[in-house]
Amino acid sequence: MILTPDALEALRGQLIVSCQAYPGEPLREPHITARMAEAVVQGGAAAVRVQGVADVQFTRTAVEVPVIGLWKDGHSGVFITPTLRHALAVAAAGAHVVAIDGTRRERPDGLSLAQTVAGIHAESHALVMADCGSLDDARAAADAGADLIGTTLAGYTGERAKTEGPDLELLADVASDGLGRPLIAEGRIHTPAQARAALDAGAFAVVVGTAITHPTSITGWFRDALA
Ligand SMILES: CC(=O)N[C@H](C=O)[C@@H](O)[C@H](O)[C@H](O)COP(=O)(O)O
Repeated sequence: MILTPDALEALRGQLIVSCQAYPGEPLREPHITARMAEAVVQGGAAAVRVQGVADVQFTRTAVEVPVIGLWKDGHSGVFITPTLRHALAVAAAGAHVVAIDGTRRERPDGLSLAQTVAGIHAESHALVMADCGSLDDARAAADAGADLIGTTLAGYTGERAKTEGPDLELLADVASDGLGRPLIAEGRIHTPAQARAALDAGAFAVVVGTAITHPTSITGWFRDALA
C-alpha cells in the first residue's frame, strides 16, 4: 500500500495508537484488534500500529487511517519483523508502513538492515519504520535507508537503561542528530503529559500502546496503587 508523502506529513504532531494483544490473552483475535483500531480512530488516532499478518488484514478493512504493521516472532533478541520474509508478508497483508527490528544486531536470515530495507522497497510499496534502541541504531537505520525511525526498542536491547517513562534523552539526541527522517517516539508513553513531552523533545509523532489498548496492564497499575 502506498503512503504518499502528503499522507506521511499529515502524521506530524499526531497520535498513533498501537493495538496489540499477546499470545494467549483473551483479546488476541484479529477481529478484536480491528475493532480496537476503530475505537482509537474514533478517539483521534491518526494512524494505528498492529501486530500480525491477519491483524493487519482485518485492520486495513476496518479503518481509513495508515496502518503500521509488524510481525513479532518470539520475544527475545531480534523478534520484531525479524526477517525480510516476515516483512514482505506484513506488506502483502496491506500495511502502509512495515515496522522492523532496526537495531545493529545480527538478523536471523543473515541479511543486513540495508539489504532488508532494500528488499522491502523492491518488493512492495510499503515504507519502512526501523524500531531502534539507541542513537547508533538510529544513525545506522537512516544510513540503511529506513523511511521512519522509531525509539521502540530503547530500554530493551541492553544499550540504554529502561526508563520509567519514555526515553526523552534518546529522543532529543536523535532529533538533534538531523537524520532527515520522521522520528517516532514509542515505548512506555503512559500519560498525555509524557506524549506531549515526547513531541517537545523533537519527535515527529508519538505511538502509545499499552496505556490505551492493554487493559490487563492498565488494570494492574490501578490494582498496584490500591495495594
Ligand atoms: C518492546 C516491544 O516489544 N514493543 C512492542 C512493539 O510493537 C509493543 O509490545 C509495545 O506495546 C509498543 O512498542 C508500544 O509501546 P508501549 O506499549 O510501551 O506504549
